[in-house]
Amino acid sequence: MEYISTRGEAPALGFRDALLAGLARDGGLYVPREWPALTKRDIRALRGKRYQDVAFEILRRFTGDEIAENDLRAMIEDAYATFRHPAVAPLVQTGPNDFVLELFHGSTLAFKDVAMQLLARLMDHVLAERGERATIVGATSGDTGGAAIDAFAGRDRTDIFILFPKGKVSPVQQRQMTTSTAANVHAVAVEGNFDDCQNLVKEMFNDAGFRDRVRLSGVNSINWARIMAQVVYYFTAALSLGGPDRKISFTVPTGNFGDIFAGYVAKRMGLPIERLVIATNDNDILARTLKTGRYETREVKATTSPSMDIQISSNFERLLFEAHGREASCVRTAMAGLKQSGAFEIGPEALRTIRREFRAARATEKQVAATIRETLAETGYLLDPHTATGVFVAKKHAKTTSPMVTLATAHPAKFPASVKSACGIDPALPSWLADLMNREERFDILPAEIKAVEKFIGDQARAGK
Ligand SMILES: Cc1ncc(COP(=O)(O)O)c(C=O)c1O
Ligand SMILES: N[C@@H](CCOP(=O)(O)O)C(=O)O
Repeated sequence: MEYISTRGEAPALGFRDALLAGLARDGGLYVPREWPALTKRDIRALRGKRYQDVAFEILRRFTGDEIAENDLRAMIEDAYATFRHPAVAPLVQTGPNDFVLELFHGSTLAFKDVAMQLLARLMDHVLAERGERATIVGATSGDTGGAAIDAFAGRDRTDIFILFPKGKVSPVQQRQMTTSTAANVHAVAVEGNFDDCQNLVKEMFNDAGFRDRVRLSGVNSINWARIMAQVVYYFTAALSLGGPDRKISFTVPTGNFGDIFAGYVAKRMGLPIERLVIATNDNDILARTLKTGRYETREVKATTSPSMDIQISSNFERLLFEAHGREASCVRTAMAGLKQSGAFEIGPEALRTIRREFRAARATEKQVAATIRETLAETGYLLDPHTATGVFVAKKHAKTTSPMVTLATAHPAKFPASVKSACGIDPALPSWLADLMNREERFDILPAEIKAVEKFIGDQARAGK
């Protein structure tokens, strides 16, 4: 399996190099040269299998012969042994045709654990094979950071630097990043918003000298391996509901577009999906883009679903590449427009393709709070604000005849203040995190300036020294 850049000007790489590269050298994102295909028969053969076994069958198609099958199996087993639910990603029915897919049973209570636990093991494996070290950088609006720190803490071959927007993540999210005692972990509060953090990460990747000096690698969903691991739960959810002999729809609380892009990949691989619905909070750039054909950034608003307070939705670039028939020059033009003026237009044909595959709608802050309250009253089920965004959009904007699965991307205990204000319940953290808020914090504060961030990382990274 070869991986190519969405901007068409970086060398194609094999799986291991794409994994360590993170972002392509031309600023693009890696995607497989072609989508692996599963027939309905192949998919039926996965029925009744454990999550780990389905994962192996899906992931081996992306890793090819670059990761030995026994090693891949062992890493999958080890990664998902960290989950607190035997099904890894259980489905819960909340209405006659409505389900939530609980993706928050990993150590940091967010869907990010699903991919991150595997990514850390894959990276360690490849680095050990090569006798190398890497410096991992990541930008977070709250959840990626905690999940990455948990997955990489104490790993000898990597130092990890997580940039989070100062004062703009929930107190639980912040503590999950700042209370690690591992020497290879560095949490950095950046004076800016998530988009500033993400831009800093991309700038570091685009600075070839710095990138090579510290052997930079990334754990955001710009890294293909993140997306690949997230494809698996679309298959397990569909299989539980009668797929592939019945179509299933999914609504996904969306920010950086990684999670829903994994659903698109599952569909390209042959999973019968009727509808993929993008749910946004007040930061509704994706809903506006699908409506108008113009991708136009605005000021980021702080919401009760802070992990989705995003304007520059990285993985939308992967979708643009697809919608333009994999014509990289169209992606380069759009991304140049985004850099220069914060906006770009999508041509009519590409827009038609995108609208054929996706629907999109927004939930306002009031609607999110009301959804938490009403879902609790009607079903006894407690939603976090991100999942509530999805549930609202699924109910109001996405009537389907197929079963509708909303991805439950975080546990309500990560956002206790917003949940309590919506419905009066103060959700408790699980036992392994019960003392989280009393643990000592350790983090640095930096301005959103590339020179300051590169110096901070360059001084402490062990790779390349
Ligand atoms: C809880 C939660 N829900 C939804 C999202 C949005 O996911 P994505 O960025 O893959 O679109 C995030 C952040 O990524 C998140 O942390
Ligand atoms: N919502 C994310 C933002 C980063 O997304 P990623 O999936 O690209 O890592 C977060 O919680 O950090």
